[in-house]
Amino acid sequence: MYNHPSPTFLDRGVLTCYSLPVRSGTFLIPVPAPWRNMRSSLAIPPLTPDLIQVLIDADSIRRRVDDLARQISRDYADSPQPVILVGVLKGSFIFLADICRRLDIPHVVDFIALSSYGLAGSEQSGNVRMLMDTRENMEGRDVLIVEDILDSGHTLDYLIRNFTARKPRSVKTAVLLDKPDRHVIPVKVDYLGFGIPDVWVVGYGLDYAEKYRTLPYIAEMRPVTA
Ligand SMILES: O=P(O)(O)OC[C@H]1O[C@H](OP(=O)(O)OP(=O)(O)O)[C@H](O)[C@@H]1O
Ligand code: HPA
Repeated sequence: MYNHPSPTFLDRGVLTCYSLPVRSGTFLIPVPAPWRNMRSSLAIPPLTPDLIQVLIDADSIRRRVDDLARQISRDYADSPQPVILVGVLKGSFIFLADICRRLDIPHVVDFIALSSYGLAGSEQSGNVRMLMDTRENMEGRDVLIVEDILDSGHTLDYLIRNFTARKPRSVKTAVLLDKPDRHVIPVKVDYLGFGIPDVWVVGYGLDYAEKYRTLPYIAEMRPVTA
């Protein structure tokens, strides 16, 4: 079983420290000056006029990611080799980073980058093209695709077919958000965070024209008028 140490911030009056549990006790590591204002930089960014409402707050995301990590750890407990987690760039980078740090099974992290031809506004065309492939050899391995959102289904359908051809032991999917009203192709989701309505969402990795990816919550965007 993997036991990751969990450092926490301690405020010692004049000195802010990082507390790192170790076998023989606890290390206190002083935090350099620019990080002392950590608390204010962790403040929740306010909604901008582009954003209508927070759909899923940071705490609910954290709790759901905890649940999914527990489920995944249980299901892959007997995996003969470390599970390959494949993050689909760019949108999944925060979900992947959070979920992999909560797993207590051996795993490795890999990435793939795709693009879609003929993108018109927010519509996926179905012509998925690979921009950057994974590095791990998937033959005989358990592969878990980690995606931020399932919309039309074209991306996951492409990935499942592409990875299955590499003769893995298994291919499964972990998806943070699903928009069931938008499906064009049926895709099996093995681990789902939240179902959401057909609205454009941003935050926690998801963007609109590269904006808002690093918001700690999922927010609904105001529809963009031309
Ligand atoms: O189910 P689908 O209709 O295929 O849509 C889902 C995909 O679309 C988004 O990626 P996008 O192409 O916007 O790239 P990004 O992750 O870099 O933002 C999202 O991150 C999924 O990968
Ligand atoms: N937000 C960001 N990226 C997306 C979405 C969304 O609502 N749907 C498909 N890709």
